[in-house]
Amino acid sequence: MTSSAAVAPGLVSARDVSKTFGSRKALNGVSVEVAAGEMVALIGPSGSGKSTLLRSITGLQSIDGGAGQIDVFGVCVQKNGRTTSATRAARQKLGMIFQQFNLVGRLSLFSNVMLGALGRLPGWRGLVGAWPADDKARAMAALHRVGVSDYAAQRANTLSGGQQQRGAIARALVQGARAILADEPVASLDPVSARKVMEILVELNQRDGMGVIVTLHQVDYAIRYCERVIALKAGKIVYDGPSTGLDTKQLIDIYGPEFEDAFWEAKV
Ligand SMILES: Nc1ncnc2c1ncn2[C@@H]1O[C@H](COP(=O)(O)OP(=O)(O)OP(=O)(O)O)[C@@H](O)[C@H]1O
Repeated sequence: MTSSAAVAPGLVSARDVSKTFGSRKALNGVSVEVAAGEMVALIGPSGSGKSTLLRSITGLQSIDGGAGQIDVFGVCVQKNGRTTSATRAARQKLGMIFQQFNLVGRLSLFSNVMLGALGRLPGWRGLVGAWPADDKARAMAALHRVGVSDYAAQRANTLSGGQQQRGAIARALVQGARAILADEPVASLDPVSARKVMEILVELNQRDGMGVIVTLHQVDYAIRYCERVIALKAGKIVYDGPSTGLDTKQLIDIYGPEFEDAFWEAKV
């Protein structure tokens, strides 16, 4: 008798994905598989296509027509150059974290985190702030989890960058995200706050099994916090493997002879 155990769908399955802006190919035939519980760093020089790949996975941006296809948790979200009817539902499972935090500045941190629940509530409840008690409890638990519950009542635009970014992660937790897609989440932070944010992402990955895909300018952070690294250069994948396998030759291939500029703290 043969075993036919079902294989759980991965976080992302992208096949032959291209994206052209005018005459520039931001992505050029990219294929990548990321398993549901993986933590992956996307690295590469400025303009190599990291954000474009992340935005394509979330369906915030359509890919070129042709053979390219992207599946998220086993559901097709991009095909024939268009997002699909399933894209919105798939996006609900993805918590997006951005360099500039994307909190509503005049709202409290708590209200910002509650916005993560909006997708699961009838519109009027969120609009009038009639949040169910268990959602409020989830929001406080999420803020506690990322270490900023003391600031729940404070307006977001009066918080430090690190506190805001932790709030953005809490919002993703309240949203019920199964994975986090973070686009340069530490680029605007000081090293202490940056390390804290990376440690939270690692913890969510290791303890909760959340998938994490994070674009990073800092190669040392990619190596320190992520087991797998995918490097893009001019819209193509030029490295996909263990972060420990990134040697000087590979780094020169990716970044050129000035590769040490891509280390933030110190070359490891
Ligand atoms: N909306 C857009 N319109 C035109 N060109 C774009 C657009 N978005 C991205 N590009 C171009 O696509 C290429 C890849 O950009 P992308 O932002 O994905 O790179 P990146 O690797 O994330 O860069 P960075 O590290 O500087 O953020 C760049 O040449 C960029 O100028």
